Amino acid sequence: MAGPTSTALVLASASPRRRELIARLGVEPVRIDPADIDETPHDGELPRAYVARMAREKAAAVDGRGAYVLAGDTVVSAGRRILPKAEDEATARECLTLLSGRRHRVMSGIALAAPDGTIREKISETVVRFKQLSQEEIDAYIASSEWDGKAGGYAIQGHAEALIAWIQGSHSGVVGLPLYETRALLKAAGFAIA
Ligand SMILES: Cc1cn([C@H]2C[C@H](O)[C@@H](COP(=O)(O)OP(=O)(O)OP(=O)(O)O)O2)c(=O)[nH]c1=O
Repeated sequence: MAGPTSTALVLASASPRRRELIARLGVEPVRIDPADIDETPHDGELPRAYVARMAREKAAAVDGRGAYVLAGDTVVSAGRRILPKAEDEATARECLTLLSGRRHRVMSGIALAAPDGTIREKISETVVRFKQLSQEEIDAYIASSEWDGKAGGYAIQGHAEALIAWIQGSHSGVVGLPLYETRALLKAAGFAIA
């Protein structure tokens, strides 16, 4: 799709990580316009379906005014359970205790609304395993505050990576915007990108 709007992108996200990651694709959003939507999971909704729906709803909620709109959503899941976004110490501690020594999944949904209103989406899935965490390690991580506002109570882009024994999938997807999938989505939708 050619035209004057084909390189203009609105980032529908309040996340500074998503802004940094999109910059690595050489894309500078014309506007940052976080979507304000209800993020409550439906009864029995599985993590994959949930992140796809969240990304789609965020992209649809923002008026691109002729530009593309990109949105994302990241969840950490253990089994069928979606872990909360840690907003306090007790929640972060519960998440780390649950994640200690076992594999979990991080799913990042991304959705792109084209200027014609068409919405495309992709999901990135990464498996992560923390080492068995001692009480001292959990205490030290809690003291760092790096868990604040993060899905599943940790941020791989900080000290937590030193506690992660193994990862399979997309590092940028865990941080919040899977670069491989994002580039592919932009290209498929006709956005001018290298
Ligand atoms: C697991 C993990 C999550 N996170 C972050 C990414 C997301 O910002 C956050 C998950 O919350 P999201 O709801 O995906 O995003 P957000 O509320 O921060 O921003 P917006 O909805 O406006 O786009 O957790 C990390 O930064 N590092 C990690 O390792």
